[in-house]
Amino acid sequence: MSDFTAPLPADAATDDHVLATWLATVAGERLLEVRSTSGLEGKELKDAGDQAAHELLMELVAEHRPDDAVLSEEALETAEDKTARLRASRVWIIDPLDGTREFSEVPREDWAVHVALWQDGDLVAGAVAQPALGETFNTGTPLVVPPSTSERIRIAVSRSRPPAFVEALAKELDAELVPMGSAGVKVLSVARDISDAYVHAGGQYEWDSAAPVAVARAAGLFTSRVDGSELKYNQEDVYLPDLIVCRPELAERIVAFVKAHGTD
Ligand SMILES: Nc1ncnc2c1ncn2[C@@H]1O[C@H](COP(=O)(O)O)[C@@H](OP(=O)(O)O)[C@H]1O
Ligand SMILES: [Mg+2]
Repeated sequence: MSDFTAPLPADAATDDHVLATWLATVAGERLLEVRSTSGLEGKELKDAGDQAAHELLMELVAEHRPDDAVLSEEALETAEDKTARLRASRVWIIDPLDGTREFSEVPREDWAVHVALWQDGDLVAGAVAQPALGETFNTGTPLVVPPSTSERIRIAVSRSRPPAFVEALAKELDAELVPMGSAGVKVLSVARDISDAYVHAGGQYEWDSAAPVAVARAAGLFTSRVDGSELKYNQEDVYLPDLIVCRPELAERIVAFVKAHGTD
């Protein structure tokens, strides 16, 4: 494929960070094109975006890493696919369009493309493109998290379905809530000093958090399940309903609050 604005870097052949970054970037370009030229709206625009980014990413991963398995939000996984994925040493975990709702609300910027690589038990590379910003955050060039510029703690939450327990947590920490779309955008908001923590429970899948968590870890942020346990990827059941991503100094208080009060 040669019709991308972002050319394929030569070292993408051997460097998974570089390939992840390029994949997320070109899928983001494709989404911007669908958004601006398809003439579609609402559900049709969401479906067209999901499909276009998914098909492109499946094709490009098959071309550039033909021996690896893929877990994508938009792929229907057969029993055979699952067996192969669980036996594979390398699995690309992909959300072709995260924040689908916000993608369809032009000109919102809070939607993303997630591309992560899991290898032998852990996330080893990842990239989160925020195409409307022209940025792809990645594990190859880790973000340097600046000191917080806010006196009050800021907690990123879903703008369409903020979990009730996060409102209680905010009260406890005297924090403010910062609503936005997309799990990737919320995770990156912590690294970019737009928020200080992203705390979620109640439902999500591995593809919603894999790439953002890889990028957050590379930037030195704390990541875990809400009970403080490890986030595990490439599991048989890919439902991964909760997570915390925060500045390391906030982790203990957030985990302690959830342990004491739960998430219901
Ligand atoms: N309770 C829930 N159950 C399942 N998925 C959820 C969820 N809450 C959030 N998500 C998923 O997490 C992503 C971010 O959601 P939000 O913007 O509300 O925080 C969305 O991904 P998609 O856009 O890829 O579907 C959404 O589907
Ligand atoms: Mg998602």
